[in-house]
Amino acid sequence: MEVKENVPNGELSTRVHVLDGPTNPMVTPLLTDLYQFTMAYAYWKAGKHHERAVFDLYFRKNPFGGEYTIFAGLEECIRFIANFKLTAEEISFIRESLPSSCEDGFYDYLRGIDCSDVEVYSVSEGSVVFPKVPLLRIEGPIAVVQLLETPFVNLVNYPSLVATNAARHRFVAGKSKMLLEFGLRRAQGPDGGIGASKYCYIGGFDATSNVAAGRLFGIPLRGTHSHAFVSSFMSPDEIIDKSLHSRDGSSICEDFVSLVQTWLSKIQWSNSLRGVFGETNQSELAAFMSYALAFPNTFLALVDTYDVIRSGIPNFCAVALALSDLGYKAVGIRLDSGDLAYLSCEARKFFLTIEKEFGMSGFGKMSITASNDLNEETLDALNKQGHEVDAFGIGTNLVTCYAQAALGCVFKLVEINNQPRIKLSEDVSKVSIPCKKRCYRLHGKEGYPLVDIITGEKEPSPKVGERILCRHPFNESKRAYVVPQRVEELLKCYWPGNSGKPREDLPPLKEIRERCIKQLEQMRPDHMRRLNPTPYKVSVSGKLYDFIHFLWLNEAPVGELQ
Ligand SMILES: Nc1ncnc2c1ncn2[C@@H]1O[C@H](COP(=O)(O)OP(=O)(O)OP(=O)(O)O)[C@@H](O)[C@H]1O
Ligand SMILES: O=P(O)(O)OC[C@H]1O[C@H](OP(=O)(O)OP(=O)(O)O)[C@H](O)[C@@H]1O
Ligand SMILES: O=C(O)c1cccnc1
Ligand SMILES: [Mg+2]
Repeated sequence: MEVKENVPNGELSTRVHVLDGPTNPMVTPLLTDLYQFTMAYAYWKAGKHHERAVFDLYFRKNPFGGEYTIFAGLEECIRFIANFKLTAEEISFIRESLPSSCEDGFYDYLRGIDCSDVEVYSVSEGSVVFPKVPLLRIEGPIAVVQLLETPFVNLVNYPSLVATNAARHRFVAGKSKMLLEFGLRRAQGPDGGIGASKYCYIGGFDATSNVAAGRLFGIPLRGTHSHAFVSSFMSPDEIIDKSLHSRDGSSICEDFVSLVQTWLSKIQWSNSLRGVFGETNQSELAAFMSYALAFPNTFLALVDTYDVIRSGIPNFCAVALALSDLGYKAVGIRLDSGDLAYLSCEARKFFLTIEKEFGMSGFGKMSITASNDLNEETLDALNKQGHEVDAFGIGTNLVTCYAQAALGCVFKLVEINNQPRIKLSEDVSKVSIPCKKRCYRLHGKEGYPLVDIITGEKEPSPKVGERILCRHPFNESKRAYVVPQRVEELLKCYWPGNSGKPREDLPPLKEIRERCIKQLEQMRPDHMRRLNPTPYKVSVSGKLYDFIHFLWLNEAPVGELQ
């Protein structure tokens, strides 16, 4: 790829810029299944290895019982092929792993291969996508493209699954809530953790607790503190340096601990809160005071270590009010157990009472974060019950994709040497759509996407205002005419190889996330609902329909009845 960049003397220079390799250094040409190398050898032995092949990468069913999927993982695929080259050590290992009868010429061939003769067309990362529509179309010498099958499927599968999971959590939580990804400790290993943070951000999360992901991808970092911090304190006597400067630096409070204690008794004996709580836990109070002394500008306390209503919330409020005396604004609390709907409502009431009782304008709006085994269902239940949570911290269920373990992407040969190929199956949903194809999204009058249509590569593209027949690929009776108001070509050239075609830029993560959020907003609501969503239509042109069925009949042997 060529990029212009500013050089120190102010002139523009052009230099060849090499795309960085995959984020995970384990992603090498050996990160594939053995059978890709055995097939590559057999292609080579048959003298077929240079034959030009076209493969489609797609999935057959949307995950999580939904009717949409978010496509993610493209950038890593492109970085992988941009740097695809087998080292001498890797080739020696393949030689050791294949039978000794394999001829030396094959290893000479492997030494020379890269992806300069491969072309990759892809849907843009962060797009809303549907079953059967190719997400990527990969064309090149068959032996090389065959080697890409496993890594490409691997690089797309989990990212798309977890981005979809994140988008679904966002859908239930609503636009206005802050969503924090807290899954690193429970993710499937380091790559699962890093991937989850990146792709949950694409799917609509706001921030992650994963520091490495923050550094690698510039994702906003957020966090609170754990129960360990609270239980590590025994009493306020442990606090040695009790002084705190006021926010504007104009004064100093020499004994912040006493200031907090004074506020605690004011709350306890106030008209509206008298009798609501007695003695609060003093070790918890010590922890909160210490945290506030360390972070006076961003004080947030985990309030459920001992008792949320009788200890955590009053203790938090006393510290927040003392901070307020010094010009600081506390951020809020986190709840990590119990009935999150009930406790959040009780906390809100408490904050509003403080606001009223002490004339503390804005105190009622204190932020409430909730965590603890959250998932789509619990978010939905909280919504139905009514809650006062502003931010959700979600880990295990989100990043492990507990509700569905894999997306099930496949990589199928659709053409070789300009000859269309088909994979038949007893199960119609598993029959592949042959030919090198183009894909379009047709938008209707109301602006919603209506249908995706797949056509042969050489067919004229659908035109705005022109009626086009859209057919179900396998079901003869399902067809519809569409007059598109907007036609969007889905597969774009992200890796032209040496074809000389222009190449789409790989956008920054934030742009991918914005695309995802925008596309989700544009979907017709009935495709998005959680219960019995309407399937989005995926179709083929009349010409492609006829061809699929011609090839099907041609390739399927006629049975004999005995
Ligand atoms: N109001 C609510 N409606 C539905 N589910 C809720 C509600 N509040 C919390 N939950 C969920 O109920 C489950 C409570 O789990 P569990 O009983 O194991 O935790 P806990 O006892 O509250 O806390 P912990 O054991 O972590 O100290 C969690 O999955 C949580 O997300
Ligand atoms: O529940 P998740 O959705 O995975 O979110 C992350 C969890 O990780 C943290 O504690 P951890 O679970 O390690 O300890 P805990 O079970 O005592 O809360 C945090 O307090 C959350 O509970
Ligand atoms: O910052 C937090 O509150 C956090 C981070 C990771 C896991 N649980 C909580
Ligand atoms: Mg937990």
